[in-house]
Parts: sequence; C-alpha cells; structure tokens
Amino acid sequence: MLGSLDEAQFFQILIRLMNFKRCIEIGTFTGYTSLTIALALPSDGQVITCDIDGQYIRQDLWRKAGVDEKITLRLEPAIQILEKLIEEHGDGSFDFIFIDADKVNYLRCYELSIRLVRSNGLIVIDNTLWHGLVLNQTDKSAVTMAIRQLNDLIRNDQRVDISFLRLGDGTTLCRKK
Ligand SMILES: C[S@@+](CC[C@H](N)C(=O)[O-])C[C@H]1O[C@@H](n2cnc3c(N)ncnc32)[C@H](O)[C@@H]1O
Repeated sequence: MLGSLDEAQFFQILIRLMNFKRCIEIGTFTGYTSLTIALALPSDGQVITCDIDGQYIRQDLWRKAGVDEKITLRLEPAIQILEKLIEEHGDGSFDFIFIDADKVNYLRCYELSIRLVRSNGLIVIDNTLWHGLVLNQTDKSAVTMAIRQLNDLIRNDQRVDISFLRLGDGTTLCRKK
C-alpha cells in the first residue's frame, strides 16, 4: 500500500526539524515515501530504501525531482539488508528508520533498527493499527499477531520513548534514548 500524504508531510517536517541526514526505509513499493524523505534531506543527506520487488518503483520520478543521488535502492529482503547495514556502518549510524514492509518480520526489523539508529534518533513503524484489527482479540492471523506483539513490546520498551499517532493506519514513533 502506498504511504499516505499526511504521513509523508509529517516525516518531512521531522527530518527538517531534527536535521536528519541518514535515513532508511524498509519497504519501497513505488518509492513515494523515499522521494518525500529525499526532498526534505540536505544535499549531503542519504536515504537507503529496500524492497524485495522492484517492479513498481518509480526511479524516473526520483530523477525528475532531482533527488536520485540522495536515494540508494537495495533490492534485498528487509532483515538481510538491516543486518548488512549493521556490518557496513555499525550500531548507532542512522538518524531515522521507517519500517513499512512485511508485517510478520516487524519485530525483527524493530530489534535491528534499535541497533542501527543513534541515540535521539527515530524509528517510525507504519500500520500499527492494522485497520483496527490489533484490538480484535479473535483475530489470530499471523500479520495481526505480529503487529500486536510488536505494539505490546514497544509499550513497555525502556530503550525508547514512544508516541502513537492515529495517522494513516496507525503510526508509532520511537525515539531511542
Ligand atoms: C506498504 S508497501 C511500502 C510503501 C512505502 N513505504 C510507501 O510509503 O510508499 C510494502 C512493501 O514492502 C515490500 N516487502 C514485502 N516483504 C518484504 C521484505 N521481506 N523485505 C523488503 N521488502 C518487502 C513489498 O514488496 C512492498 O513494496
């Protein structure tokens, strides 16, 4: 699903306010949110975006907007890329991570992101409401259970400060302490 306009605008404000430069997006789809992130970054900023499926990605729009040099596309699975980024750049090397790929891997993505993001950096998780299904205890589907499990963990996670927003399909902000 395409990221929402209100969410993308909110990210742009955060990136500019916080002077973020090093960003990661997990789940590219069309590249809409990576484009909006890149537009908000300074000239020496970078966003690494990853997906397992490149067929919908509109790199032509990144070029048209003049921000293609700020975006690095990696066509690899989320967990693999996050592990590689820890090897390549080390712990605490990114300012902002947006988690928005396959929900069953959310927990693992979050744990790897906790390592990758610096102190006072931000992890943002999309779809944490999952259309309200996380509140329906009779829903035991793998995706709903995975998002519910992550929400429960984050609520008590002393490594972060959190803010849950009813933005899009539920957006959870986690500031690493
Ligand atoms: C909700 S869409 C991403 C939307 C995008 N972040 C945006 O804001 O426009 C989810 C994307 O995650 C990708 N995806 C699914 N499983 C993945 C995995 N294991 N690793 C990386 N990407 C994955 C899908 O191919 C899909 O393009």
